[in-house]
Amino acid sequence: MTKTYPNRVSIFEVGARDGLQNEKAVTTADKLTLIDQLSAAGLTRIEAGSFVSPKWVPQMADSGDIFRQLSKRPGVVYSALTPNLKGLELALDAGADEVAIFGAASQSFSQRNINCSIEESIERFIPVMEAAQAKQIPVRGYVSCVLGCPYEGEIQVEEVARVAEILYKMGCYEISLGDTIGVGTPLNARRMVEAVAHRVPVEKLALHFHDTYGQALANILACLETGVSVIDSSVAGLGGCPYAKGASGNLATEDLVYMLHGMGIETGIDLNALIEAGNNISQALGRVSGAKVARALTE
Ligand SMILES: CC(C)(COP(=O)([O-])OP(=O)([O-])OC[C@H]1O[C@@H](n2cnc3c(N)ncnc32)[C@H](O)[C@@H]1OP(=O)([O-])[O-])[C@@H](O)C(=O)NCCC(=O)NCCSC(=O)C[C@@](C)(O)CC(=O)[O-]
Repeated sequence: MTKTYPNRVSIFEVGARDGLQNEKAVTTADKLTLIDQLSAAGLTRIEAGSFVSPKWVPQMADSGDIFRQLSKRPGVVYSALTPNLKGLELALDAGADEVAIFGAASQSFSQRNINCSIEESIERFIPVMEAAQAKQIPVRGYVSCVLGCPYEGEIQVEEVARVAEILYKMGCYEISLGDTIGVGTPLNARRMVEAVAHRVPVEKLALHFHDTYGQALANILACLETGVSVIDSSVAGLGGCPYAKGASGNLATEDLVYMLHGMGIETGIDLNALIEAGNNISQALGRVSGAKVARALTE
């Protein structure tokens, strides 16, 4: 059976945000170096920080400094998470090009992550969307727990599709589907994307898969067959969510790029430069890179 894959995949790099939101021992200077090296490696969509409560996630408290100090490379979009109007105002003030609202398909995760129910979060996102649109700032939408929840276990695909559609209709230009704890396997990942694609055009979907169970690449391959062509990943496999116990790193960007290039799919990314960026931040964190490809190709 012949499978059809896209000619090009757009990679949305979340290492500096999702990757570092759990890391205590990383300086603002290290983050800035990482962001600069990622853009030099050819990444054009970089999530550089999040404007959330510093009491909830102190590791992201320097996001304002990051956005003010990063040297913007032409053609690169620097994005930030903004859970509410206060976050949006801080992000715009610091110079973010784009923002993201983040909801969930699980009530328990929503409550623990952003301290409100799914419906309350949607109410909270409306003014964020309106204010961003007034400033012509694109808004991305995340749906967490699309293949399972650390508190509720199995999540119904209908609920994932429902929340994704609400965010899309609200005005999100793209919906990123998060397997927050990496529990998905290829066939259920694919079924989930197909269900969401009935309500949100498949070209508006992105995949955000954590690699906790080593399934992320296989899941992505299965989902690429549905027509999705945007994938979130994290350099060196950094990451985890402070409100999702067991959520290890995201899929490593190096491993993703290696697979895509091996399939003849373009990304615009220089793999060697990316590996160097990943090795540098791993060294700053005092560990070896979590990317298998980086370990294989590093002398
Ligand atoms: C949403 C809130 C703020 C609600 O938290 P809350 O306590 O309900 O908020 P509040 O409105 O009552 O405010 C409480 C305090 O926080 C301040 N505050 C309020 N908002 C902000 C803000 N934007 N920036 C800075 N400060 C803020 C506010 O000013 C106040 O300060 P105080 O008066 O106590 O000094 C909180 O729950 C929060 O910050 N949560 C963020 C949690 C988080 O960042 N989680 C990780 C990201 S999500 C993720 O990783 C999943 C994803 C996206 O990667 C996809 C996937 O993998 O599935």
